[in-house]
Amino acid sequence: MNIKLSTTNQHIQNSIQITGSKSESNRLLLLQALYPNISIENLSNSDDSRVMQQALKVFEEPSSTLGVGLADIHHAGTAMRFLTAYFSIQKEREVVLTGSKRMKERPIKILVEALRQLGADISYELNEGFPPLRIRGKQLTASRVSLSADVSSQYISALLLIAPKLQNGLKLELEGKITSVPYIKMTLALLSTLEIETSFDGNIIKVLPKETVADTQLVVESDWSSASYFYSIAALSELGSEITLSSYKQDSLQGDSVLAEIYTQFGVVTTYEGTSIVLKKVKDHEDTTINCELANAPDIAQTIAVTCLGLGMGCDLYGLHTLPIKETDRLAALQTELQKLGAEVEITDKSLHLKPCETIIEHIAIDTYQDHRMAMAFAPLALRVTIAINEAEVVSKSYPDYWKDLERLGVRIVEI
Ligand SMILES: O=C(O)C1=C[C@@H](OP(=O)(O)O)[C@@H](O)[C@H](O)C1
Ligand SMILES: C=C(OP(=O)(O)O)C(=O)O
Repeated sequence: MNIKLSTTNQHIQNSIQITGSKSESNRLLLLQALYPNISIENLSNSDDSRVMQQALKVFEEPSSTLGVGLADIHHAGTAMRFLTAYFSIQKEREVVLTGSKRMKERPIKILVEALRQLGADISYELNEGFPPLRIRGKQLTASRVSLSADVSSQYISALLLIAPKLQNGLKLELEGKITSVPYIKMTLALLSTLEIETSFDGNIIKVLPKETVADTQLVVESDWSSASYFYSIAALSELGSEITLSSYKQDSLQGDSVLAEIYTQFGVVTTYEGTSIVLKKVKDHEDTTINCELANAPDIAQTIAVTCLGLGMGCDLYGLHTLPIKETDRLAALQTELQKLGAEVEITDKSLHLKPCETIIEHIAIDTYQDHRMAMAFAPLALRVTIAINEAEVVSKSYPDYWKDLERLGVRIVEI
C-alpha cells in the first residue's frame, strides 16, 4: 500500500494513546514464559510482540508433536535474539528458529558463541553466523561468559533474561565499547522488579539464580520510540501546538525518553501530567545545526534527521554504528531518501551529516525498505510538503495504528 500525505493546518492539538513499549513487552513475555505467575498490562500491539507471543507457544502446536517446533519471528530482532537464549534452556525440546529474508542477514554469531560457551547446542541451518538456527534445548551448566558488546545489546539482554534460570546464575564479561546501554539497564531493571539480584560494574554483569518469583503484576510504559514521531510533528507544527501522549512516566526505563531533552533544541517542551506527557511547541529553534551522540538511542536517529530537514536545520549524528544491521541499512536508506527530497547528506559507517537545506522537494515518494522507522520518520514532513510513503503497512512492526493516529492529528492520508 502506497499512500500520499498532506496537511492544510499546521496547528496541532490532540491526544494519542500509544501502546506499551515493544522492548519492555518482549522482555516481559519471555520472563512470563519462565515465571508464569507474572501478569502484564498495556502490552505492545506490535507485530514484534505478536510474533514473540506466538513463538513462545510453538510447542503447543500440533506440528511440534513430530519433535521439532518451527518458530518464525519475521522481522523482530528482539524476538530472534531473546528466543535463541530461551529455546537453548528448554530441556528435551528442539526448535528451528527463523525469520524474514532480512532477519537471515542480521548477525547472531556473538550470541550463539556465548550460548555455546555456556553449553548450548545450536547449529546454523543455512549460513554460519546468521538465522535460521536449530536449537536443541538442554540444561546449561556453565555460568561465566565473555562476549563483544559493541555490535548489539540484544545479545546481552538475551543472556541476562535466561540468567536467573541457570543453576548458578550468570557472570558476563563485556568486551569492547558497550552499545545501546539503556537497553541492558532496562533488562536488569525488569529483573530487579522480580526481586532477582543483579549488578553491573564496569564491564561485568552478574545475575543470581532465582527459581520462582512472587505473583507480580506489571504495567508496561508506552513506547518512547513511537512517541518520537509526535515529537517530530510537534517540532514542525505552528507555535502553540500541543500533543498529549499517554501513558508515560518520568523515570522511564527506555533510553529513547532522552527525546524530551533533545527536542528542546527544536522548541518543543515536555511536561509530565499524571501518566501523560504534553509536547508543546513553544518557540522556534535557535541553532542552524545540531550535534547528537546516539549510541544509547539508535532508534531515534531517523526521526531526528528528518525533523532537522523539515526545519531547514543541519545535523551531525554520531554513534550510529549499529544502524547498518537493523531492519535495513538505515544509514544508506536515510541518505538516499533525504537526498531525494533535495538534502545534502554525507554518511560514514557510524555517523550522518546533513547540511541545512532551505527547500524540500514536493511530491517525492519515500521508499521504506521494509523498515517501519523509515515510514514513520518521514511522514511528519507532511506538515511541510505533500509526500508519499511506499509500502506504508511496514509500520505494523512496532506501531500498527500509526496512520490512524496521524489522521487524528489532522494529516490527510489517501491511498495511491
Ligand atoms: O533490546 C532492545 O529492545 C533493543 C535494542 C536496540 O538494539 P541494539 O542493541 O542492537 O542496538 C534497539 O535498536 C532495538 O530496537 C531494541
Ligand atoms: C531495531 C529495531 O528493532 P529490532 O532490532 O528488534 O528488530 C527497531 O525497532 O528499530
